[in-house]
Amino acid sequence: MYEGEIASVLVTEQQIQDKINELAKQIAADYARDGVTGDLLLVGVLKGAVMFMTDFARALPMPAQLEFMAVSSYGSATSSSGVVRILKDLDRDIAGKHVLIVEDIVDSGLTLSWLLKNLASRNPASLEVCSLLRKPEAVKVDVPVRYVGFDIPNEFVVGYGLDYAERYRDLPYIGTLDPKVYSS
Ligand SMILES: O=P(O)(O)OC[C@H]1O[C@H](OP(=O)(O)OP(=O)(O)O)[C@H](O)[C@@H]1O
Ligand code: HPA
Ligand SMILES: [Mg+2]
Repeated sequence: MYEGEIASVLVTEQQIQDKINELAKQIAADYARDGVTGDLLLVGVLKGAVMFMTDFARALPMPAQLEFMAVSSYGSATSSSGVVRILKDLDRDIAGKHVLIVEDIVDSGLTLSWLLKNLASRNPASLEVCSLLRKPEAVKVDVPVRYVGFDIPNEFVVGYGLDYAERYRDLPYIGTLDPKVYSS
C-alpha cells in the first residue's frame, strides 16, 4: 500500500498498541484513585482520532461512553491556520460528566487550546486530555495535556488516523511522507 510514498516509520504498529495498553491502565488507575466511579466520557476529535479512540476505548479497563466532535483547522494544508471551525458538535450535554478528550496529535496546540476552552464552558465535572502524539518543538500555545503517548520531531506525519489531503489515515503505523508526495 502507498508504494514509495512513505519515507520513514516513526512509530510502529506494535509500539502504538503497547503504548495504548499502558495509557489505558494508567488512566483507569488515576480515575479510580480520584474516586471516579461512574462512566468516563471520551470525546474523540474527528477524524484524526478515530483509530486511537476505538483502540483506546477497548483497552481501557473501566466503562466509557463515546462522543465525537469534528473541528477543522488544517483543511488540506500541512500547517494549522489557527482558525478552528466546529464541523460537528457533541450530541449531548457534558455538564457534570468526567470528560477525557482523545486526540491524535498536539501540533501547534491551537486546536486543543480552543477545544479545552469550548468544553470547559459547558461545566464538565472534570476535563483532561489524552493525545497519542505531541510535537514539543511545534507548540505555539501551552496546553495542559495530562496524557501523551509519544513526543515526536517537528515533521509532518501520517497514518493511524492522521492524513495528508485525506489520504494515509488507514495505515496502522505513524510515518513521514516522501517529499515527492507534496510536489505532485
Ligand atoms: O495542534 P494543532 O496544530 O492544532 O493540530 C492538531 C489537529 O490538527 C489535526 O486535525 P485536522 O484539522 O487535520 O482534521 P482531521 O483530524 O479531520 O484530519 C489533528 O487531527 C488535530 O486535531
Ligand atoms: O503532522 C501532522 N500530520 C497530519 N495531520 C496533522 N495535524 C496536525 N499535525 C499533523
Ligand atoms: Mg487532517
